[in-house]
Amino acid sequence: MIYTITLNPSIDYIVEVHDLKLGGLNRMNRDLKLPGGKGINVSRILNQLGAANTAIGFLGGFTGRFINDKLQEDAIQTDFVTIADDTRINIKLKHGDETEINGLGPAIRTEEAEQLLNKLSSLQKGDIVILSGSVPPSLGSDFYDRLIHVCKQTQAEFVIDTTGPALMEALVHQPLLVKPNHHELAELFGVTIETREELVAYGRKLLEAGAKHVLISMAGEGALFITETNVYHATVPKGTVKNSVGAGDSMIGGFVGTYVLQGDLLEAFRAGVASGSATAFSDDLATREFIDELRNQVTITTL
Ligand SMILES: Nc1ncnc2c1ncn2[C@@H]1O[C@H](COP(=O)(O)OP(=O)(O)OP(=O)(O)O)[C@@H](O)[C@H]1O
Ligand SMILES: O=P(O)(O)OC[C@@]1(O)O[C@H](CO)[C@@H](O)[C@@H]1O
Repeated sequence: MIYTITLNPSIDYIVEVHDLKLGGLNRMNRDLKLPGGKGINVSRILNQLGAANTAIGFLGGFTGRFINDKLQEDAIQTDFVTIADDTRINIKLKHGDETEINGLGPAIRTEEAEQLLNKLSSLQKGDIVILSGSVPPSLGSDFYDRLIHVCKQTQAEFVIDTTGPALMEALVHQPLLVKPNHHELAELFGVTIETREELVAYGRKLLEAGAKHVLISMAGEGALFITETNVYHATVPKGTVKNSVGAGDSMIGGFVGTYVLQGDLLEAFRAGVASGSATAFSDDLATREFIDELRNQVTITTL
């Protein structure tokens, strides 16, 4: 079974304003409320692909109920801890450009955090746990460490999509997959990366530090996949970008879902890229039909 863990879910409130005036009254041209948070996005893509999964994390208040209802409507299996505080609302402002204003996240009580850790004690060998997104400040910065510890104890594999020190510290525990984008990879090592060769070299450092597989996304400029023995490059499909929110999560969902369903790493890479692009070219996250349509527009070469 695949489990996605979203410690800090959100309602993504997508607001379109054509001619934004800071300091003035603006009227929306369009708005949309979506269940969000990185792990939840991964679950929604896994669900599109028909990969059985359970979305776990913390949900509370009217915002939490909205998210839960939306996931139920899509028949996504959930097992969230109900918290006393309200789940956050993240604003995604489209004004020609995309400006994001993400909430810090709710207060999580100690007993609520313990409930989540207890849920994971039934993990078993063969399970894959996807840890994605920010950690609400009240949980403490070591919470991913605690979750990884449970994964190791139960012999479940884990995928981690985070940045900075939390990602570096996770590597020693041998994540099945990490997926920095090219900017995050450069920041991680405090360097400027100019060439593909440099990207590969820094990607390999993540493998050397413990990651089993490394995906490096470069938005519209392709993606790299690094394994112990090979380095692959994928082209991305061409299209009009409508929304980049969730493209990275879709890539992880497409990769892990296809890996579990087909057991083939290159098909997983192809599906990951197709899923990321299908989301980038959609208002909401990608649909199965669109992902399938884009799969054969992805060309993979061995470097
Ligand atoms: N302009 C684009 N054209 C085609 N595909 C895109 C574009 N932007 C993103 N994608 C697709 O989405 C994948 C992930 O994109 P990106 O590198 O922006 O990840 P990210 O920074 O983690 O995303 P996010 O915006 O969700 O944080 C890419 O590998 C690609 O498949
Ligand atoms: O604040 P975090 O947890 O880092 O990111 C949260 C978020 O921006 O990530 C998703 C897109 O990847 C959105 O659904 C959500 O609003």
